[in-house]
Amino acid sequence: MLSTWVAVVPVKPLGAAKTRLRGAVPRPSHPGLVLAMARDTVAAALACPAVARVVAVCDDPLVRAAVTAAGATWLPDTPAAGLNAALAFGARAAGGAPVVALTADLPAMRPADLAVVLAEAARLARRAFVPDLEGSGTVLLAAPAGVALDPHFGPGSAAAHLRSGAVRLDGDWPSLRRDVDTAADLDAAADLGLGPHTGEVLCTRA
Ligand SMILES: Nc1nc2c(ncn2[C@@H]2O[C@H](COP(=O)(O)OP(=O)(O)OP(=O)(O)O)[C@@H](O)[C@H]2O)c(=O)[nH]1
Ligand SMILES: C=C(OP(=O)(O)O)C(=O)O
Repeated sequence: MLSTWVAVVPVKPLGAAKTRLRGAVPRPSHPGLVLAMARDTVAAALACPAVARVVAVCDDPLVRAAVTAAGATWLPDTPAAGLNAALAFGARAAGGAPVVALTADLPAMRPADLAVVLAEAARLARRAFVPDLEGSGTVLLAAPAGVALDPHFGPGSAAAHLRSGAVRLDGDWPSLRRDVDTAADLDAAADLGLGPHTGEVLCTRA
């Protein structure tokens, strides 16, 4: 399999991220949990044979250091412009290579599931997205070489990506589709099998 995709992973500053998840682990560990999920997401993307490189779009120094140590690179966020601006910026920086955007809250993601999705997206040669397990959000948006990513993440993003002309990919990929917004999602991700960083943070849970 050719390693052609540039994975773009947006991460908010840790102190501001994943507000719906607060309390899932003892309070001082919340930023640690957000960072661990981002690290596991980045590591799984790096381990996918179809992914050439991973770029995090982030302003947090701890996130930048962690992704650099893992073998990824980072780009600065666009001040106050939000998630879609961050993704569009990261995608443009890929210089026309195929781009896959992944949210940074996929701590159960398996590289093999990502590889299957990217093979399908490459076969389609069109923008394509994978909804979260609930079906209303989006965990992955892919754009082939030379095609703008045109991200529409946010509430109701699955419908928005469909309206924008992207193909919906609805396969049986729970490890990829289990994004973690709430404590219940975290438990569900743990049942699927967490990456090592998130697993370690959960070990500290009372
Ligand atoms: N770089 C960057 N990443 C963002 C921004 N907003 C959200 N993200 C990231 O986008 C992904 C999906 O966002 P959400 O699941 O809504 O995460 P969130 O906003 O941290 O979570 P809540 O506070 O619970 O809404 C996560 O990886 C976030 O870190 C932003 O403005 N800039
Ligand atoms: C930003 C998104 O994530 P969530 O709905 O999980 O906040 C999205 O699904 O587009």
